[in-house]
Amino acid sequence: MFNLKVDQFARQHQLFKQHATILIAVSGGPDSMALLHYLKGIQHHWGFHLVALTVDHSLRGAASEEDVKFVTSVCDDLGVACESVTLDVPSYKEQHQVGTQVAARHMRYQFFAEQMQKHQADMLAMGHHGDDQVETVFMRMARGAEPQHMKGMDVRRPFGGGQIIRPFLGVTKAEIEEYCQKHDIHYCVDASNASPAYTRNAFRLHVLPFLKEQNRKVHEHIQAYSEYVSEDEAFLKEQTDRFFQSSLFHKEPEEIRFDLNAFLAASSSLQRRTFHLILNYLYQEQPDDVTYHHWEQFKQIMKAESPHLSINLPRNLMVLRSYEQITFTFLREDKDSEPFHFYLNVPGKVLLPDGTSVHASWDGPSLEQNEHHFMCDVNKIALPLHVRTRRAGDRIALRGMDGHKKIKDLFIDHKVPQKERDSWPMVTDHNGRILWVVSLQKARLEAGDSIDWLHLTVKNDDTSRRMGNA
Ligand SMILES: Nc1ncnc2c1ncn2[C@@H]1O[C@H](COP(=O)(O)OP(=O)(O)OP(=O)(O)O)[C@@H](O)[C@H]1O
Repeated sequence: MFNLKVDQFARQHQLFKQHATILIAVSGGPDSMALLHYLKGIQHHWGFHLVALTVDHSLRGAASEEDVKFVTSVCDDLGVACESVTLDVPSYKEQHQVGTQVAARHMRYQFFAEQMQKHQADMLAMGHHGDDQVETVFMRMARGAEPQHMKGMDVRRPFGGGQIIRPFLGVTKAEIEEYCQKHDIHYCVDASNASPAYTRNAFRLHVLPFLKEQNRKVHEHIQAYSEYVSEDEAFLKEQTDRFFQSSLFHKEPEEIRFDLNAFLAASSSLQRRTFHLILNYLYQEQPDDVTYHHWEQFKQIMKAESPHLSINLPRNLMVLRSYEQITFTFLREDKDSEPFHFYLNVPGKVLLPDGTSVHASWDGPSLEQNEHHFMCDVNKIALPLHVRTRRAGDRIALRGMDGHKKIKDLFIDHKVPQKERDSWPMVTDHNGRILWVVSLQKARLEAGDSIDWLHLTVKNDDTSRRMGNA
């Protein structure tokens, strides 16, 4: 039954070919020992050339050395060549400042790739099974939101000039154990597999039993789901690539611009995928610090009524909307001194190019009367507000003295360096009256008896020159 199932799965996915050289990754655990025996069993029929690969990660002291010896001796008995290696994972981990699992995986796959070259191998067979696949998919679902990251492990994928294949994805752990028992296959037990300290083990111990209780064929369903997601994603990726290559997108190494209406004419699925493609392009890698919250923020600025909005993405990437133009661009030092002009809704906020933000609300901290906070009677001003840099001839009405003061003189009084003056934010009302030169000067406004108070606050999570010096 076991053989039949695996044969059928392999046929369905065209995993094997006549006279292939197949490397088998054997840890000594039940899955890979079963895989070794299974492939040995069909070797003659297919004319395979088999070589086992086994790795001691130097992580479990004498136990992992014993595992390697055990695998080597079983291979000897079966007449299968075996390549073993001892990898210094602890040193690699220290040197590259990565976790144990990441270091072990990286070094193991590097060794596998070298062996693929050395043996001019067609395939590397791995012992992952259907239960591993269920754990993988649920772990990925818990971790992120993008469908393309939620598929499970590939049944086959390119690797080291050949392919990685996983013939056991159609069977369960229990079926493998039964197979081992029936054929008297011995194996090593790795105690760390039972520790719930590892995320995967926690899913294995808590999530898997529940799912199996609901449906004992869950592994088949998840395997099919994973393959369907792969197919759908391949199709959508092709569409997205084509859209992204179109003349709509003006691409420079550190900047992408496009017309908002043309972008909105595409389906939302295409829009979301293109958003990620833009980020891959600009970051030059798949970013792992961008989440679906960023996409939601981007959607908001696309749909907002205000034509001037911006959002900050990780690593100094900024998205600016100015009327119908969207620009993704990195903030650079010299960009700090460029002029800007944003609308500020109440409640609402604008993110400024230097990373500070101006927040507007109806119920601010009225007691907090400091230079980072501004409060005024809303009946005395015209909404919406604007946040912008200075313009020639700008003046502000001052408290305690008649008349107005030139913004230029204000900067001189406060010893604001020349290079910061063109990027200093000020808040005006819709009639152009300057209300607040942020953190420097508040306007004198007529007293009112309103109960509608508008609060403005400037904030920065990082240390800002503007908040620090003012
Ligand atoms: N030390 C190792 N040496 C060779 N191959 C390994 C090693 N560790 C893992 N592999 C390969 O990766 C697959 C999945 O590894 P995983 O850690 O999930 O399983 P395992 O605990 O090593 O036990 P098993 O051999 O039963 O799969 C194994 O089936 C095997 O093909």
